[in-house]
Amino acid sequence: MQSFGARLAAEFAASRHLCAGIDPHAPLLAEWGLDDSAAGAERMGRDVVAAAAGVAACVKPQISFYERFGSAGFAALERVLADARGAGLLIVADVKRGDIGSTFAAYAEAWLAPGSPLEADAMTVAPYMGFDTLAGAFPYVRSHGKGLFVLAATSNPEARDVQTAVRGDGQTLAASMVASANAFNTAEHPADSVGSVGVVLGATLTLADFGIDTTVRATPALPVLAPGFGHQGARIEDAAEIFGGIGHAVLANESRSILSGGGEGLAARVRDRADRITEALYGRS
Ligand SMILES: O=c1ccn([C@@H]2O[C@H](COP(=O)(O)O)[C@@H](O)[C@H]2O)c(=O)[nH]1
Repeated sequence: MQSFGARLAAEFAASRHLCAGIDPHAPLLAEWGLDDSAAGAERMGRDVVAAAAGVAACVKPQISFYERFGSAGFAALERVLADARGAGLLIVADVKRGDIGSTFAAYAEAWLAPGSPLEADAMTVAPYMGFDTLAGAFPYVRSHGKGLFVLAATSNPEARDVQTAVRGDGQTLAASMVASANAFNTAEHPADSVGSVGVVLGATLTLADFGIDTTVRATPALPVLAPGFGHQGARIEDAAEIFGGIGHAVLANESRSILSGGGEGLAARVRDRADRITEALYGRS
């Protein structure tokens, strides 16, 4: 069983760093001529998967947009996930789960257990009940090729107060999440590999303000899921400057900026963003 980090490394080796967001907002569904319903969200999700296959490293369904339709939304999402698996795309379920350890373990089972109806390759997790509450996901990471993206420095402005707060040991909360993810990867993976536990770092931020040193290249490499490009204002062309020495393991997410403009032209927009992130990180497309 390949680790999630090894599967990410294969995407990076193919110069694929785009994470295509699947966020069926009601106004976007209207723009696409789709109903604001589970069926509409399913259509949009499956179209994004088709456009991203072979072009993006992963897709990131934002679960809230399916959850709002209850059981019909989850059934629609299951079909989107099945398409993505069939297309060979990595799936990052953006669920931002966190709870006491025993409850979190059930979330991990829902999103990471092989054969689960909602099985993804990785999930976003909220560590602010304590990094160790995430331990229930580690068996899936160790033995089933799954990954985690831990919220460290998020792209939204409201998070700054919490995530820049300084702990007793002098680390910001954001930096401590980066350190914990690195510690897990160091213990589990060879130094020259890509880790399976990554972090979420917003592309909208000056990471130094959060106590995060982007000049230090972690070994194993630390995967970075980077939302904030496009609609939230960060420019994909600036990715190398924003992420510096950790840019080689960045997954650049764009959601609304790819989805805006209707279903026609979607494939061209996905290709354009994929080329632009490759150009930004490697100086070529
Ligand atoms: O810090 C974070 C963590 C997650 N997100 C999610 O990413 C997408 C961004 O959508 P855009 O339309 O490209 O702005 C969305 O699903 C967020 O929930 C984030 O923005 N910031």
